[in-house]
Amino acid sequence: MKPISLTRYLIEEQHAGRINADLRLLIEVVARACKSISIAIGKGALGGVLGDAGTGNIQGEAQKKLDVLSNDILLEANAWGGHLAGLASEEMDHSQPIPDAARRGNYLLLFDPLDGSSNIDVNISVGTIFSVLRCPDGVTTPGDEHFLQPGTTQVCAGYTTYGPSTMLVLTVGHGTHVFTLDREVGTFMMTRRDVQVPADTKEFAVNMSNQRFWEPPMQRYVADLLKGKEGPRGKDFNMRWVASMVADVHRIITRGGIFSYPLDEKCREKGGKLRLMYEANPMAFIIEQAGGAASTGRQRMLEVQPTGLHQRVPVFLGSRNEVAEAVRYHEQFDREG
Ligand SMILES: O=P(O)(O)OC[C@H]1O[C@](O)(COP(=O)(O)O)[C@@H](O)[C@@H]1O
Ligand SMILES: [Mg+2]
Ligand SMILES: [Mg+2]
Repeated sequence: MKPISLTRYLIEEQHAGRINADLRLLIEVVARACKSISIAIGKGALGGVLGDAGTGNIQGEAQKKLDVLSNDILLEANAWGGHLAGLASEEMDHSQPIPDAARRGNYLLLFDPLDGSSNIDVNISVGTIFSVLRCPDGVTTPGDEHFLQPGTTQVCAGYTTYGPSTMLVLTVGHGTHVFTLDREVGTFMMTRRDVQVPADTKEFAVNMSNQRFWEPPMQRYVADLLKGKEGPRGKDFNMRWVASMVADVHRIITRGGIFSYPLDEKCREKGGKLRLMYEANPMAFIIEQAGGAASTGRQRMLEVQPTGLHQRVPVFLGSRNEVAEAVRYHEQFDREG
C-alpha cells in the first residue's frame, strides 16, 4: 500500500476532530522548517555550516553554527505562521511573543533546534525536538511563565532525526507515527503508523564515562545490568550511546531499549543534564504514546511541574518494564538507603 503523506495524515486527524486547522498548519510549518534544516545539514562542509559559531547560549554552552542556523530557520518560519502566540528555544534566554499582535494564534512552541550538537562536525546523526502547548486563556502576550505547564498538557510533540535518511516522529496524542522525508519530492511520507515500543529490552543507553559520578541507585542498577545472565536480571544486556538524544530515542522507538541521563555529581546542582521543556517532555510524550514510559527516576516525567524554561531533569525513558526496573532501584534507595 502506498504510504500517505504528512499533509494527508494531518487532514485525516482534523476530519476526525482530533486536531484543529491551526494545529495542523502549525505542524506543517515546523515540518517545512525541519526540511530546510535537513538541507543545510546535508551540505556539510561544502555549505560552510560546520564548526563553532563563536557564541554561547544562556546555558553556558558554546554554540555551533548549525545551532544558530537551525534556531533562525525555526524562528523565521514560525514568526509569520499565524498559529502561535509565542516561542521558546534552547538557544534563547527567554521566550518571545510573536512580534505582530494581529498575527498571534493560540499555541506556544518550544524547541531544541539542533540536538546532539557535539556530533555535527563528525557527521553523526543530529536532530530537532519540539513541543506544542496551548497559550493560557486570556493571555495575548505570553511570557516565560505561560510556558511552565506540565508535559501532560502538550497537544503535540515531535522530533526530526537527520541521519542516513531524515525522519519525523510525531504525536498529537493519538499514537506515535513515523514519517520519512522523500528527498526528491520534498514530502514527509508515513512509514510506520502507531509504533509500539517493546515492553522489555536487553539494550541500555547511558554515558558510562559518568559512572563514578552517579547516585547509588543508578550505580546499582547499571552494575546489575552488567552482571548479565549470571546476575539478578538473568539476561545479557547490550549498550549503545550515540550522544544525540534524538538518535538514541529513535533507536528505542525502532527496537526498544532504555535511555538514561541520570543525576550525577557534575550536574546535580543544575538538576540534571537534559532540559525538561524541549527535550525530556516532548520525548516522554512521544514514548508514552508508543506504549513506553518516561520518568525522572522518582516521578512520571509528564507530571513534573516546571519551574523554569531551561530547567534540567534526570531522564529514564523507553521500554516500560525496564523503566519500571530503574525506578524500582531509586524507590528502594530512597526507602532503605
Ligand atoms: O555528551 P554527553 O554528556 O554524553 O551528553 C549527550 C547528550 O547531550 C545532548 O547532546 C544535549 O543536547 P544539545 O546538543 O541540544 O545541547 C543530548 O542530545 C545527548 O543525549
Ligand atoms: Mg538537545
Ligand atoms: Mg540543542
